[in-house]
This record gives sequence, structure tokens and C-alpha cells, in this order.
Amino acid sequence: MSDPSSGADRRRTPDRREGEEPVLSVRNLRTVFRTDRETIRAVDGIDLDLYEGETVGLVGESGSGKSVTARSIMGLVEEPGEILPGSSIKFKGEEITGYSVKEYQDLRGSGIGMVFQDPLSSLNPVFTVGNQIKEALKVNRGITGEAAREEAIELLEAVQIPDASRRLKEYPHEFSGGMRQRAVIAMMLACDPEVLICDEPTTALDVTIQAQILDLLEDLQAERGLSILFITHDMGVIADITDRVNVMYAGEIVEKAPTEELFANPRHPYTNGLLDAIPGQHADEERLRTIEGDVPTPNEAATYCRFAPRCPKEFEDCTAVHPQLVEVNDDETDHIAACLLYPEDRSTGEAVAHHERVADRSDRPLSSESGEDTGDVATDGGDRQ
Ligand SMILES: Nc1ncnc2c1ncn2[C@@H]1O[C@H](COP(=O)(O)OP(=O)(O)OP(=O)(O)O)[C@@H](O)[C@H]1O
Ligand code: NI
Repeated sequence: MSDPSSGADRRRTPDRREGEEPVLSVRNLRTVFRTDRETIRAVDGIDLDLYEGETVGLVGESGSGKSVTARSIMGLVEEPGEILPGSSIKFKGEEITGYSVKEYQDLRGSGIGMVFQDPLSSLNPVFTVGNQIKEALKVNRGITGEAAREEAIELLEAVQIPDASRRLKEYPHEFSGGMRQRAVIAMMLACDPEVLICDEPTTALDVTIQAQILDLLEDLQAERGLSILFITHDMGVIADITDRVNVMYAGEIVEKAPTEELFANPRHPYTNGLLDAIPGQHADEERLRTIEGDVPTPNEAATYCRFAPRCPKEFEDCTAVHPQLVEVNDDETDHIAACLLYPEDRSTGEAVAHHERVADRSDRPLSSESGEDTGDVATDGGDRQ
């Protein structure tokens, strides 16, 4: 059987670095939540690549599917959530969708670490910070006793927690918010991960502390060659620390480009809306501009543009054709956008026809929508070696 990701590879042109394999590669990821009333397509067919030593951003408003993407990668999708067959997530070339509970535990213990917005969700209140780091060292790297204590001190020093040997004996509640997040990062480093997924790790912190944590992540990345997937709704943070960006809206990635390029030439109207909402962009205005309206819950197949109802550039076809990620023009092969206005060097009619052709090749219904479970999607699923 063919590789489930090959169709997606042909259909879009993401993120490639010549001759190099990504550490983490996501293709056609679809994660749904089925309730009695509806099927929420929280993540609806996204592609994502992360190469060694780089920071890739995933940005979008609340409810766009960023956290579900992260949880899908980590094997943390809970009932009634489900990763659909045909989705592919590869870590160092190995398919990890379909991993057992034990395999995911091992993956989280060594390969991929995750830092959440709330550090207390990763820390146990009844154990000292030192004990928790030592436990991580024991379970994941077999380091115990005095060696573990020394390593724990080194890790706290690596995340710039002053007075490390004393602080090891303290409990999470004795740490400030910023220090707690550092402790969580130290715990992640205890697993010696290659990939770090950060889901809004600084959102709850004040601006100064936030900047310090971002600096720390950059330092750690340089020292350890970490690859970081950074999730945020804050375009300012994206500009600060990422090399490449994926803009997400209602379960889909709508624009993808190197960070500098995205900020210099944003193409998708949604991305423009997010950029306009950065504080300080419009000094003459008193209040922050935000995009009017809310992210819709993606509870039906996208046979149209999900952003159209809020889009200042909406035209008739936007409600009838599902935009595909296409190159914004002939010169920008690493800049793609899912908007019927592109490729910009074609007439609107030609561009729309192009999107229709690509959609024909790649949009597939959920098996539940095609009546019987025909296996149309499921046929791709069983390809794990
Ligand atoms: N357990 C669940 N059951 C049903 N729907 C869910 C569940 N978890 C997430 N969703 C839905 O999935 C969609 C995406 O949620 P997600 O948490 O990934 O958004 P997000 O981009 O991380 O937003 P935020 O910036 O607020 O963290 C939302 O529509 C949400 O309601
Ligand atoms: Ni989230």
C-alpha cells in the first residue's frame, strides 16, 4: 500500500528543507469530537513539519484547534475525541498515530516534551520540585541517588533558577508563576527530548517574565539543538521567536511562510486581521483592533471558506469553493495561503478554478458522512510498519 502521506505531499508544498528529514511531520491530521448532536472537526486536515533546531509557530484565535493539534501529537486526545484514519504523525520517520498507551508514555518520556499554559497542571503539589525532577530522571533515564540530585541542580541552573540546591527542596506553591514554568521546563529537559511542544507557555505570565521565558527557550534551543513547536495566539510572540509560521483558523491551516516573509507580506485576510490586532500597530487608535465575530465551530465539511463570514475581501465564490493551500505566486514557493485570491498572478476566475481542481483531488468526506462506513478514509490508515 502506498504511504498515507504521499497524497498530502503532492497536494501542498509545505516547509521543506532540501535533503533533510523533518523531526516531526504531520500530514492530513484530522481530529474530531463526536457528540450526540454533531461532529466537531477540531483539526481538519492539517500538514506541519518541524526540522531539527528550528522553532515553528502555530498561531490563531481561541478555538482554532491549536491545542487539539498538540494533544494529537502527544497522544493526549481524550474521549470523545478521535484521530481519524488517514492522519499521519511521524516522529523521526516513525508513524506514531496508533501507538499504544505505553508507547506514547515512552515517547513523552524521551522524544517529545510538552509545556502547557498552566505549570501547575504538570507539577504535583505534594512533592518537592526536586523530587519531581529526580523522579523524571529515574523513570526516563535511569539516573538515581546523588547523581540524580546533581543532575537536578544542573537542570534548575540550566533554566536559570537561582539558588538551585535550596529550591530543589521547595514545593511548587513556593515558586512564583515564572519560576514554576522554569521548573516545568527543567522537568521536560530531564527527559532529554528532541522536540518541545509549548502550548501558550507564557500566556498567564506578565510581560517581563514572558520575555525572560522566551529568551530561556531560545538559549536552550541553541545549546541543545531542540526543535520547538510554539503555540500562541500572540503574533508578537510569533515574531519574536519563530523561524516559520502556520496560521490556523477553524481547524485548518490557512497560511504558511517563513516568519520574516509572513510579516513582510501577509496574504491571507485572516493573517492580516491578526496582525492588525497586535497592540501598538495603530498608534492613532485608542482601542485594540480585533477581527469582528468569532471562530465558527467546524461542525461540517468545509465546502467553502470558513473565514468568509468575517472576511473583508469576501466574494461570491468564497461561500461555494473550499480554498486549498496554494502558492501565493510563482516566486514564493515557500509561502502558501488557503484563499481564493491566490495565486495572485492569475485572474480571480482562474484562481478559483485552480482551487476547485486541487479540492477535487484532496478533500475527502468523513466516512460517517458518506453513509455506510465505506472505508474511503479508513483505507489509508493501516500502513504502519
Ligand atoms: N473535549 C472536547 N470535546 C468537544 N470539543 C472539544 C474538546 N476539546 C476541544 N474541543 C473543540 O475543539 C476546537 C478547538 O479547540 P482548541 O482547544 O484546540 O483551540 P485552541 O486553538 O487551542 O484555543 P485557545 O487559544 O483558546 O487555547 C474547539 O471548537 C473546541 O470546542
Ligand atoms: Ni489552546
